[in-house]
Amino acid sequence: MSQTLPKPQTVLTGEWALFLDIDGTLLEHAEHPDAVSVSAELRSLLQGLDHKLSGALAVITGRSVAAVDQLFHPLKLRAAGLYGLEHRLQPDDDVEVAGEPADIAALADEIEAELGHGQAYIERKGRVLAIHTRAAPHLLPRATQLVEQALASLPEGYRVVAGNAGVELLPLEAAKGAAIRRFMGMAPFTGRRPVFLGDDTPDENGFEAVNDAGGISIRVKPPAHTTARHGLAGVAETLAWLRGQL
Ligand SMILES: O=P(O)(O)OC[C@H]1O[C@H](O[C@H]2O[C@H](CO)[C@@H](O)[C@H](O)[C@H]2O)[C@H](O)[C@@H](O)[C@@H]1O
Ligand SMILES: [Mg+2]
Repeated sequence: MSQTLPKPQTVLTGEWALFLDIDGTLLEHAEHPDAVSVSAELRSLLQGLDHKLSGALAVITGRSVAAVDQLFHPLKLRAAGLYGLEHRLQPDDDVEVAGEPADIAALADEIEAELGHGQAYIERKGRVLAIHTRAAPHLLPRATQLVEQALASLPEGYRVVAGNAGVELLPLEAAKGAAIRRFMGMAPFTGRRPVFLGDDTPDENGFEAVNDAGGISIRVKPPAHTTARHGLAGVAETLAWLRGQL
């Protein structure tokens, strides 16, 4: 069930820092993670906002930074990927990329063998594993059960999070709130107030961080329960709001 939260009225000036989720916020969901694309208009909108905010703009996403770069090419954004496990604090920085741990690889193979033929898509992101069931919603309960059961045999320090039409297994330290706090400790973000737009369960942790910092939390398509204090109806309204900030 969705709810109506007030639309954000703030005009983003130089005292603000802008943090953006990607899927479901800037891009409408598609059947498969690789089926989304970024328009030239969206690229130029983000470039314009980045310029207006003197670089205090970052994407905070469950995708890897490499996947972000592929999507937004040739634009290189400041980014936290894999829910903050990866980060690029300055556009030209290198990103440290972790490989897939052996136990996660074994689990991914096992899930692939059971669900991969039934149209679930297993997205292997190194230390994060996502099982997408958008094309086969009946597989979601089994996918969730498999990753939850795996928690018992994995080393401590993993958790299971509901994805959008899927489920993800991720290390405990992967959290959007921590990623936002890391950016806020660095130029050009320091001293500003954060605004975060997101659409999903893993974004709630980011909303909490932003609320604590006296910022503005905005959930796209807000459900009945959210810690976000503002809402936007969908991707189209989000893009219109962002365009209005230029
Ligand atoms: O934090 P986000 O930027 O919102 O990324 C969350 C996940 O997004 C992608 O999956 C979701 O979008 C796909 C494309 O619309 C869709 O097919 C899938 O069902 C959604 O769950 C991405 O593939 C994941 O890696 C991100 O974690
Ligand atoms: Mg999202």
